[in-house]
Amino acid sequence: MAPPTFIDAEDVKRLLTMVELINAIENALRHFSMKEDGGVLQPVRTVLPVQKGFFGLMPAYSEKDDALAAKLVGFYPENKDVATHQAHILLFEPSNGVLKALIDGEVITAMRTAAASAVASKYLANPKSKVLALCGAGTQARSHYQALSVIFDFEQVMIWSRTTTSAKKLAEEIGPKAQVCMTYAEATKNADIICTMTFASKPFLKATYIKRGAHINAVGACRPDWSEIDGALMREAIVYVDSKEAALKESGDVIFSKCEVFGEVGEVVCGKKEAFPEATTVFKSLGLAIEDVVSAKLVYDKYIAERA
Ligand SMILES: NC(=O)C1=CN([C@@H]2O[C@H](COP(=O)(O)OP(=O)(O)OC[C@H]3O[C@@H](n4cnc5c(N)ncnc54)[C@H](O)[C@@H]3O)[C@@H](O)[C@H]2O)C=CC1
Ligand SMILES: O=C(O)C1=NCCCC1
Repeated sequence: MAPPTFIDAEDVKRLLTMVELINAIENALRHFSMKEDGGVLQPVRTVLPVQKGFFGLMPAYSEKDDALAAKLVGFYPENKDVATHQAHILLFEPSNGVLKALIDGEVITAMRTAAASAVASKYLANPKSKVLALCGAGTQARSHYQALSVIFDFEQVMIWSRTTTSAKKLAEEIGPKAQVCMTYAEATKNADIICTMTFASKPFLKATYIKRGAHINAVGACRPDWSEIDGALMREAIVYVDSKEAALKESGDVIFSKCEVFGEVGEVVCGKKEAFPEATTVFKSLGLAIEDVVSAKLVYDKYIAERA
């Protein structure tokens, strides 16, 4: 039997394009929210608190994609010399359980999370959105700028980060439309789309800091005792999630605020739930294993095709 293929971060970067990934993630979110008809099997992930970080086990199967995989992801907010997220994806042959590949998961985690926010924003934000606010200037901020720029034609990108140096670095990469902000309120006040992508454990984004009708992709705060978004804002906005079951177990933003969860983004994609582009909306993202499964399958199929 052939040994499993190893696909590293450089190959993932080379093989995966944001345009095709956004399409794949839109389908994955739709299949996930179709329940039995979607052919997705995915438990809420198991997360172990380990020393200064967390270790997540994320398996899923997609019948429609004929894909079975598990991501193992460590997230260590205090990491300095190595990335805060360490991720690996094991891709299996669904018919017999044989391990086909071990694939770098860091790049996939960065890209598929941003692709999910791009899908949510495509349905929930004002299609003429011109001002993007990035709160946080790390890996997710970079990939979110890239993914959202596939859908929207931004004129201004406002960046706030706890460390101004990282905001300045990102602004230089983005170019003249980027502006470094000293406070999060300055970054968010005129934004059409706001992405919160920090390791904050206490809420910082309040209703008074945003304009009516803004869409928020709330990407950080993936622990039940962490929040990025103020409770009043969560209750005022129309809140969508990737998985209702996961949000009620894992999201401090949802749990603390006791907000109503209006629906899953996948339910909007398949027409079961309405979108309100004029209203203030929040997409509370936690990250789904099925997003990793379809991304890993895309990468693997291309890698094998190159060598055929
Ligand atoms: N929803 C999802 O699917 C996923 C969510 N995430 C989450 O997104 C967030 C960002 O991830 P990455 O960009 O990969 O991390 P990163 O380590 O590259 O960047 C983190 C950013 O948060 C800032 N930060 C750190 N502690 C902070 C605090 N206490 N208050 C305010 N800002 C703080 C840092 O200065 C930096 O700008 C994390 O919370 C991460 O766990 C990450 C992957 C997937
Ligand atoms: O979905 C993921 O992958 C992650 N979600 C929350 C933070 C760690 C990684």
